[in-house]
Order: sequence, then structure tokens, then C-alpha cells
Amino acid sequence: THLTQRCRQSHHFSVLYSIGKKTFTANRPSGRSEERARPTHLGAEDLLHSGLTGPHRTATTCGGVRDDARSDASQQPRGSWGGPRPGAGPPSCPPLQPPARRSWVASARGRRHHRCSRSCLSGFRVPREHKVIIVGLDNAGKTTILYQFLMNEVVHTSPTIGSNVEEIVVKNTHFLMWDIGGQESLRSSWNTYYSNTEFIILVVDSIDRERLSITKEELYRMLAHEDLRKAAVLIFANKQDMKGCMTAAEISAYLTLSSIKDHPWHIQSCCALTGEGLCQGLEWMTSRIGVR
Ligand SMILES: Nc1nc2c(ncn2[C@@H]2O[C@H](COP(=O)(O)OP(=O)(O)OP(=O)(O)O)[C@@H](O)[C@H]2O)c(=O)[nH]1
Ligand SMILES: [Mg+2]
Repeated sequence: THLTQRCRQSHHFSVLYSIGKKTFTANRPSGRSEERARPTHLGAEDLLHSGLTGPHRTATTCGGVRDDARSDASQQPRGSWGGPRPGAGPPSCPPLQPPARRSWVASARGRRHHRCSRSCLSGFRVPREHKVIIVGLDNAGKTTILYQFLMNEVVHTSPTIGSNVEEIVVKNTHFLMWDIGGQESLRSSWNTYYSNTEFIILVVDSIDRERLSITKEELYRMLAHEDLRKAAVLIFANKQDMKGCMTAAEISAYLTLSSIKDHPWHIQSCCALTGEGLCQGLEWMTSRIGVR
């Protein structure tokens, strides 16, 4: 049952079925692992106040919710399963009960299954899903963040080839989150995920100063794309546990976020390993729903 649930959520429905066992278990290659600094204490209060928001004016051109927004998985490119490896320590299936210490709920149900049971059995209206893409350079922590949202724990990851998709429910708001592989060779295909996107989550590795210029290029390329004209941007300054990391304010200055006037944006420092800062980011997203 667990494997079936996981397969329903994955793009690789048929591939995983053909495997039939947990042979997709693999750890991140050792070359990708990082030496972790001893986590510094990041209080929830610190992180709560370590976010910056823009644009600083009446948001008449802000994206908010698009009426035509539909999250249709069938329109999306097929990608490889680069998500957490169920045999690598954490449970192979998300918990069916929401995590107790967060106010939001991660849905473990596959989208198709979810829709069918709601509409066929109970007659409730199918909740509208808000499409989110999670982008950023490789090794930034995108997949780790996605599964922190979903399972409230750290999973072992391997570089994502293609994408992972999960439904996250926050205070009755349904987000369909696409975590897209960030390796250089994959970035040119990010645009195939853009249609109907309401939120961009850009994950920055706050210790990776050398590649921040590449992140900046990618950010402005995305903002110029017609399909993302109305998208709001949440920037996660991830890996705040690492010694010598850049602060959210430094990253904001480098990325010249204050110059972005035509997209609502918010930068939030976080640590995907502890989950600190992630809720604040999600709260900003939910606060944008319905804002025009
Ligand atoms: N120290 C620290 N390590 C982190 C944090 N978030 C993620 N990592 C580690 O960073 C590495 C890369 O994480 P992933 O989530 O796989 O990165 P990704 O952005 O999905 O990478 P691609 O799939 O290749 O695009 C893993 O070893 C994670 O454990 C964090 O907040 N702090
Ligand atoms: Mg990944």
C-alpha cells in the first residue's frame, strides 16, 4: 500500500511499478555530501524576523491568484524520480496524520486519488490547487525542503533528474509543488514547467557565494518569462546552519530584490535540516492567495 501511494505521487508510476521493490533506494553520492557545520541556534523568532518582502509599494500589478490557474500534471514533462530514497532511513511513505507541531497539513495522498475520492464519494467541491515550482541551482536543498514540507523530517536525497511533485495543504490551501532538478544541463528545461505557475520558490544555498551570480541570472530569466508574469517569488536563503553563510539581507542585496517591482517577492532565511524558517515562507505564500 505504501509503495502504491508513493508511486501515485511520483512521475514514475510505471517505472516504479516495474521495479516492484525498493530497488530505487540510493543515497546521495559522497561527492555531493557536505561537511556540516555545527548547527547554530536559529530561534523561530530570529527566522520569523529574517524575512524581507517586496515590492514596497501598492501592489497593483502583483500576481496573486490567477483565475485560469490549473495544475494539470498531465501537461507536465515526465521526469525522473530524484526524490528521497525510502530505504535510506526515513519511512517509505509520508505519515497520514499531520505533523503535530505545525499548523499546516501535508497531504500524503496522490492527486488523482484525492480528486476521485472527493468528487465520487462525498460530492464535495474539489479544492483548487495552486501550482508552485521549486527551482534553484543543484545542491541548494530543494528536494530536502519539499520533503520537510511533506513529512516534517529530513530525507536522504540524490540529485533530482527531472522533478518530484507533491501536494502540500496549508490551512486548507492546496499547493501542488513541483521540485525541479537544478543541474546545469536541466535548467534549460525549467521553462517547460512554467505554465499556470502561481508561486516560484527559489532556493539559494547560502554558503555557495561563488554561484550566486548564476542564481541571479536564472532568477531574472524566469521573471522575464511570459508564463511567470503573474507569479509571486519566495526566496529561501537555505543552509543557515552553515558557518560563514550569507544572511538573507546579503542575498537580497546581491540579487537586487528591491529592484523587482512587477512581482511580489519575499526572502526568508531557513534551514531545511531543522525546518526552521519554512513555515514562515509558506505563511507568506498563503497570505498572497487572493491578493491581486
Ligand atoms: N547543512 C545543510 N545541508 C542542507 C540543507 N538543506 C539541504 N542540505 C543538504 O544539501 C544537499 C543537497 O540537497 P538536495 O535537497 O538534494 O538539493 P537539490 O536542490 O534538490 O539538488 P538537485 O536535485 O541536484 O537540484 C543534501 O546533502 C542535503 O542534505 C540545510 O539547510 N543545511
Ligand atoms: Mg533535488
